[in-house]
Amino acid sequence: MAKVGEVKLIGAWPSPFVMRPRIALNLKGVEYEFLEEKFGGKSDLLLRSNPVHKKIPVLLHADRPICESLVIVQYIDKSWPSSGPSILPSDPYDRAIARFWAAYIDEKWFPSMSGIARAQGEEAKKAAIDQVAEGLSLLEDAFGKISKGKPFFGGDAIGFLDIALGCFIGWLRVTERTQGVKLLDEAKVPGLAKWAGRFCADGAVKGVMPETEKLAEFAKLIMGKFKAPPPQ
Ligand SMILES: N[C@@H](CCC(=O)N[C@@H](CS)C(=O)NCC(=O)O)C(=O)O
Repeated sequence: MAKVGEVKLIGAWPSPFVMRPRIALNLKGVEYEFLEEKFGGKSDLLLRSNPVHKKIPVLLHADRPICESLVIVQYIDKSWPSSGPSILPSDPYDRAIARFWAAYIDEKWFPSMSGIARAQGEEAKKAAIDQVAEGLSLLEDAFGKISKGKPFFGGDAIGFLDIALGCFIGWLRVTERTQGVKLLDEAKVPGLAKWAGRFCADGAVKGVMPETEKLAEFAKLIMGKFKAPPPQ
């Protein structure tokens, strides 16, 4: 088990990527200090710890930095193997499949979701929404195959892929609300819609998944900043 003060996480509450290591640390029962970055700025500690990307999250384990959310989740799984459930599947094939879908989520699906708010005009917005829905259909199919009828991608407990996708549920709900669309639609993606409810209710997630209301307020604030005219 980690010594007091040995594990620190540089992050911010609205960030889906930061939520990933927070959930992993909760699953493993590892206590950590949360070093919250201020919105719109980057601390010296962050710049020193992640000089390549300058992004959150960064895990500091005994002052050694580890960057990139999914790399951090895998590090946590390996560093505390006997505390809590295994996060990555132990079978090499299952592990490869989990990594494949996690890469799909980060490289394809999430960029299309964040593209909805940026799309200019009704046609572009509809195309962006259709792209996200198409991705969710693929993920619905993957959920059926990977979970094999169990509650999570990871089986009976939250695993790697649950964390990779589940961290975006809050922002999905904000997108549904602000754009007036249903994305996690019970009629179209019933498995994922039920999975999302189970994921958010899990003890490792509950305390770190922001309320939709609070996240929507934050979204308004950042959109306002994007729309604001440049300072003279
Ligand atoms: N691929 C990175 C993405 C991290 C990321 O985009 N973090 C955002 C916060 S949600 C950030 O630090 N943005 C600041 C910036 O882009 O300068 C990961 O998985 O950790």
